[in-house]
Amino acid sequence: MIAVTARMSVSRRLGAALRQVSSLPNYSYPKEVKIVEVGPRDGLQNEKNIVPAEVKIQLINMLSESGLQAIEATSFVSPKWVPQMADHINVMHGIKRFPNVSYPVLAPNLTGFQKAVECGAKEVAIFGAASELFSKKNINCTIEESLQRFKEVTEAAKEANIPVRGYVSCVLGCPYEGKVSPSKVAEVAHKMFLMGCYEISLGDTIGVGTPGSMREMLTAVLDVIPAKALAVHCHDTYGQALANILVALQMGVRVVDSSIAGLGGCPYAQGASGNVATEDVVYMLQGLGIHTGVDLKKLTEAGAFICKALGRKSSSKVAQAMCKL
Ligand SMILES: CC(C)(COP(=O)([O-])OP(=O)([O-])OC[C@H]1O[C@@H](n2cnc3c(N)ncnc32)[C@H](O)[C@@H]1OP(=O)([O-])[O-])[C@@H](O)C(=O)NCCC(=O)NCCSC(=O)C[C@@](C)(O)CC(=O)[O-]
Repeated sequence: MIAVTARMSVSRRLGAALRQVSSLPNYSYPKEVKIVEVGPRDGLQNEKNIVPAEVKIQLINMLSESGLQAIEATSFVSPKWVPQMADHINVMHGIKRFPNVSYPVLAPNLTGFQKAVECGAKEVAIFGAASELFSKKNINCTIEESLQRFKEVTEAAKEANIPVRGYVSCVLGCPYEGKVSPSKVAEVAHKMFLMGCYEISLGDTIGVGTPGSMREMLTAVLDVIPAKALAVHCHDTYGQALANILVALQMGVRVVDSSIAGLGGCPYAQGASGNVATEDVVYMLQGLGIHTGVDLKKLTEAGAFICKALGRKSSSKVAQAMCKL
């Protein structure tokens, strides 16, 4: 009798749990998501040993073959600050440009913008921060000064008919200041948007965010920028990146930055791990029935190539699993 009662109460509890699950909101996900591959830039800017330009070029060509629509190729920053990207001219001249792929590059100021355009860049990205100390460490100026520089870039870009993407770093935490307020993120993002950035990529630079803090921050940003002009850029230090991306998708974001094999980090954000791995993002999106246009097999081949060149195991769980199967 006791056993029967116990079984009934277990089945009642199970029923309640199932009812809870089925009463969860049925999120509507987009049919399509654009992935911005940042591995060749964000991934390789942080490598101790400088990766030869030929390896970067082959990686970018392999990524282009995989069906990605956007591959951030390099950055036009000071070689004294980031020597890993000093070969930008060779990279820009060496890559094969696929017709439907864009190859944006970072340009922190007018000098960088002009050099990028001379190398044939058709899209640039400016990069600011929602934290004063990070801005100072990363680009050697205050947020206000950075916005002045970005204005010069966006004005020159407008004249040259070059689209500009804007990054805001430290949207969910800063390595120097700790917590960053969602209202500050929204303020900086809005100013960059008004300047003419067609898209604002919100960077969890040190990967400390959670679905809760992502939701809170996005709620503030969505008050001033439409979802269709937003992207998320999640590092995976605490293993929350995929969950954070899922929340962003539920809130209407349609563009996700990621890095092949989970490479990456910022030289001015010590301790931060790589970006979320592109392979893992594609796998999750496929599981949700969302089209990315990316061939996962070709993507993992590109990941295997760069991991071999770096003498390193992939940080992508999907790539690791596919190797074993
Ligand atoms: C912004 C600067 C240049 C200011 O650096 P500065 O030293 O303050 O600049 P300056 O204007 O005083 O110029 C000093 C020297 O740099 C030169 N210079 C000036 N500008 C350029 C340029 N564009 N390209 C090449 N050279 C340049 C300039 O010509 C001069 O040369 P010198 O007369 O001494 O020979 C510097 O701080 C810098 O290069 N910082 C880049 C840092 C960086 O690349 N960080 C990583 C990318 S951001 C990131 O990873 C985060 C992100 C985007 O992924 C999103 C996320 O995860 O949150």
